[in-house]
Amino acid sequence: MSKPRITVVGSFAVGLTIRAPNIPVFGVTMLGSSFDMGPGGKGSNQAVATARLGADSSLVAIIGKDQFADIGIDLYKAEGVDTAHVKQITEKPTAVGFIILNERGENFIIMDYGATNAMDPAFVDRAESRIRESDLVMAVLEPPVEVAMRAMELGRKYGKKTILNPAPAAPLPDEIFPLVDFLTPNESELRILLGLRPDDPRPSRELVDLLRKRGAANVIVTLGDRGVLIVTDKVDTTIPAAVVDVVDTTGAGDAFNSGFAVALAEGRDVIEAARFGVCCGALVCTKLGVIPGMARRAAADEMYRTMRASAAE
Ligand SMILES: Nc1ncnc2c1ncn2[C@@H]1O[C@H](COP(=O)(O)OP(=O)(O)OP(=O)(O)O)[C@@H](O)[C@H]1O
Repeated sequence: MSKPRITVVGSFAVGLTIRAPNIPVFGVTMLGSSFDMGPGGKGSNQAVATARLGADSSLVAIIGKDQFADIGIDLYKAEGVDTAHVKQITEKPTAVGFIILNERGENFIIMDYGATNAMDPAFVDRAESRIRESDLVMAVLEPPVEVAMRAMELGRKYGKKTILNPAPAAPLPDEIFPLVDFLTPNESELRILLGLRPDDPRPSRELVDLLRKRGAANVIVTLGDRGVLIVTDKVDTTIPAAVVDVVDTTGAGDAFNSGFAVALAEGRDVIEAARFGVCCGALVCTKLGVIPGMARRAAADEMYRTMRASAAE
């Protein structure tokens, strides 16, 4: 089988993480430990993860021309991600996230999207020929919403499969929904998309109906360690999460979306594609860090075979 071609319209950011006994208060200098710096950004994570799963994967993003940008470029070279549509600009810095983790594992994050904010629909248009040659287009909401909108429009124009991972959640214009084959929020993103509080107590299944009334045809809600909820005209089901020894759940959403996208681009149906995504979501939880945890194809295939066999019993 030839490699599925996937185009991810998203972002790259460097995460700067430091552990501290507490979240600092104004005016106090605190001693931290275990400083760590590494590549992130949802679009970037998904481009790497889909490439690792065997896709011909291309990232559409804008980064700075600085040392942080080099971290991304080196990563794409090592992982075989196509960078023909990764543009470097000098006017804005590469996106960064400052993350403070306290002893309870709670975090405090400040992001500067930097060069990612320079993305606009015209920039996505420059990737039109790549989208025309792709099997599937996936977008996230770190770049401005109009960017995701154009990615979905171009995907639709050429009859490609389209996935919108609405993360981080932002208000969406209703016109985007008919362009999206699969909308893949997590539970809090689902609520924010509906203008609700992230902790609204209503069951997610009930809220999916509200989103579908707004025009979202096929919705897959990731439910953390409870798996995924799939609602389409023909399917209304939950696939349980795979049981693994969890080390770090960061990046589970990116891993799920990547596995789902690759399987869908290969022609699997929504349930089997989601099952493959669930395996990738579980595998990333077994390692510390997002990029180190993104599954290789053989490991994802092995877990998928086991899950499929037990689902058939
Ligand atoms: N503890 C876990 N054990 C097994 N699988 C998990 C676990 N947490 C997440 N997953 C898998 O990964 C998928 C995505 O996870 P989740 O719903 O937490 O996404 P998310 O909130 O977007 O994650 P993040 O923001 O950390 O990337 C889930 O649907 C599930 O299949």
